[in-house]
Amino acid sequence: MTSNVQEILNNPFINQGTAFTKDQRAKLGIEGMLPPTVQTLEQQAEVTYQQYQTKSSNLEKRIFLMTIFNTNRVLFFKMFSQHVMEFMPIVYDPTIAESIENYSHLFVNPQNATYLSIDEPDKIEQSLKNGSEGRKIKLIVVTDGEAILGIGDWGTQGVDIAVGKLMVYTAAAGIDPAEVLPVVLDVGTNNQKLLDDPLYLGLHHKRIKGEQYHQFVDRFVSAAEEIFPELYLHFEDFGRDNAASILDQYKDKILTFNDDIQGTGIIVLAGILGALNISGEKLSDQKYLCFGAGTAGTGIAKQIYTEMVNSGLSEEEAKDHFYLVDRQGLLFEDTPDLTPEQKPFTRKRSEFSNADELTNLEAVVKAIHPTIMVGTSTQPGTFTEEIVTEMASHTEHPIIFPLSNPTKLAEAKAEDLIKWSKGKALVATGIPADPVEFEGVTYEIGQANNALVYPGLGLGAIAANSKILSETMISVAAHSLGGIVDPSKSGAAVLPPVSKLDVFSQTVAENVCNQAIKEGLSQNDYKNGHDAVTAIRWQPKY
Ligand SMILES: NC(=O)c1ccc[n+]([C@@H]2O[C@H](COP(=O)([O-])OP(=O)(O)OC[C@H]3O[C@@H](n4cnc5c(N)ncnc54)[C@H](O)[C@@H]3O)[C@@H](O)[C@H]2O)c1
Ligand SMILES: O=C(O)C[C@H](O)C(=O)O
Ligand SMILES: [Mn+2]
Repeated sequence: MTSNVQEILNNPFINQGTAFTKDQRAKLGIEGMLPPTVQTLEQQAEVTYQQYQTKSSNLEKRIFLMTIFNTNRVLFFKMFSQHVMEFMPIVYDPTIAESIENYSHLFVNPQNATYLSIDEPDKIEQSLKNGSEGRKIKLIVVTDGEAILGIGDWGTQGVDIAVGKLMVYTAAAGIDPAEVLPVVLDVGTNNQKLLDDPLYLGLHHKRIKGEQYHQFVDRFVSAAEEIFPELYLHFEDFGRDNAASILDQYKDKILTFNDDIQGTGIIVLAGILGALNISGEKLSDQKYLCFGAGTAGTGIAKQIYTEMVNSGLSEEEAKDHFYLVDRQGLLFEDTPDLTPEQKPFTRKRSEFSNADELTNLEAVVKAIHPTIMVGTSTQPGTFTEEIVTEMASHTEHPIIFPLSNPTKLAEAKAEDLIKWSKGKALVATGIPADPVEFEGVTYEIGQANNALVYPGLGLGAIAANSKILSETMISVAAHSLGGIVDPSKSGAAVLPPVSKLDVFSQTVAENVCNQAIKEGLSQNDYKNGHDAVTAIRWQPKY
C-alpha cells in the first residue's frame, strides 16, 4: 500500500516538489522528504531546462521531458510555455513518431492514459472511472492507432499521440491538464512487427473489424458521455475506413471533433486564405489538386469546398474546382474502390483527351494546371522538381503544401519548393521548417499542422459547453487565424508563427465560443466568448 504522503509526491497533478513551502510541508506531513531549500517555480524551470539541454538526441530530450510531465504537471507546462518553439517538435510531431514506434521498449510510465481492450468490453466503464480518478474530465483524445500520422498501424503504442495532442492543448490553449484523459482503443494491430514482438504491450492479434469494432467504439462513446457529461471528444489517427464514418455517426449528436478531417481542413483553409492574401488572388479562381485523397485529403477538400459555397458559388460550380489524385491516379466517376468521401469530387473522363494516361501526379499536373497542390499521401519526395516547375510555369503564385508527417514522409522540402519555383511558391509544411534564403529574400515557412488550430477550437467549444461542434464554429476558427502575418512583407508566411500559438489560440477560442453562443448551442451562462474562455483558461502556477 502507498501511504498518503508518498501519493502527494507521486501525483503529478498536485506534486510541487521542491516548491512546497515550509507550511505546506508541515500540513501535508512531508517534512524531511525533500531537500530543505524551498524553490520557486521559476528556479525549478531553470534547473530543469539546464538538464534538458544536456540531452543530445531529440528522443532523449522527449524522454526527459516526459519524466517531468509524469512528476509535476505545473513545472512541465511552465517550461513548455517558456520554450514553445523549441519544445513543440520534441513533445509533438515529428519526435513523437519515434516515441510511438518504440513505445513498448521505452515504456516506464502509463502517463495517466486509459487503455481499453476490445477483448474486454465490459471493463470500459470501470477503466474510464479508474483512469480519471475522480477528476472532472472535459476533454478526451482517443485513438485506435490504425493511421498514426503517416507511419501506419501502431496498435496500443499509438496512445502517445493522444498524450501528445493533449499536451499541446494545454500549452497552446490553457486547457486544465487535470481535466483531460488520453484514451487508446486497442482493437488489435495488423503491424506484423508488433505481433511478432514478445515485448509489444498491446493485444497480440489482428485488428478486429466490422460489427464488433463498431460496437466497441460505440460502447466507449456512450460510456465516456455518461461518465463525463461536459465532454469534448477528439478523435485522432483512425484509419481511412473508419475516421469519416465515425465522425458522421456522432457529429450531430454530441460535442465531437475529428482532428485529421476537421482540424486539418481548418488549418489548410486558413493557410490558403493567408496565401491568397499575399498573392491578392481570389479563392474562386483557384484550381485545387489534392494528392493523397484519404482522411486528411478529403477532409481538407470538403472544408475548402464549403468555403467556396459559403462565399457564393453553387455546389456544382464549387465542385468543379477540385481534382483528387490517389493511388489509382486522377479519380474519375468510374475509378474502382472509391471511398464515400472521394466520390463527390470525382471527374468525368470526357473532360480529358488523355484520361487513361492520368495515372500519376506529373501527368495530372500537366493536364489540369493546378494553382493549389496539397500533399497528404504519405509518399515522400513525390512533389518533384519537374512537377513543381511545371506547376509554376502556369500560375504566378503556386500554393504548395506538402503536409505528410513526420519529416521522413513529406512530399517535398520547403527549401526545394522555393528554389524550384524561383521564390514564386507560397509554401506551408506539416512539420516545422526553417526560413529559406533565396536571392536576397528570407521566406518564412508557415506550419500547416492542425496543432495550430485544434487547441483554440477545443477551448472555445469547451468554454461554451457547446451541444455540438457546428460547421460555422469550424469556419469561424479558420477565419480567426488571419491578421497576425503582414502579407505585404516579402517572404511572409501564409500562417501565423508557432511562437504566437497561445495568442492566436485565445482569438480562435473566443470567436468559436461567441459563435456557439450566437447559434444557441452554448449550455452555460456566459454572454460572450472572452469571459467564458478567460474563466476556464488554466495557467501553470502553484
Ligand atoms: N499537417 C497536418 O496537420 C496533417 C493532418 C492530418 C494528416 N497529415 C498527414 O497526411 C498524411 C495522410 O494522413 P491520413 O490520415 O489522411 O491517411 P490516409 O491513409 O487516410 O490517407 C492517405 C491517402 O494517400 C493515398 N496514397 C498512398 N500512396 C499513394 C500514392 N503513391 N499516390 C497517391 N496517393 C497515395 C492512400 O491511398 C490514402 O488515400 C499523413 O502523413 C499524415 O501525417 C498531416
Ligand atoms: O499529428 C500531426 O502532426 C498532424 C496530424 O494530425 C497528422 O496525423 O499528421
Ligand atoms: Mn493526426
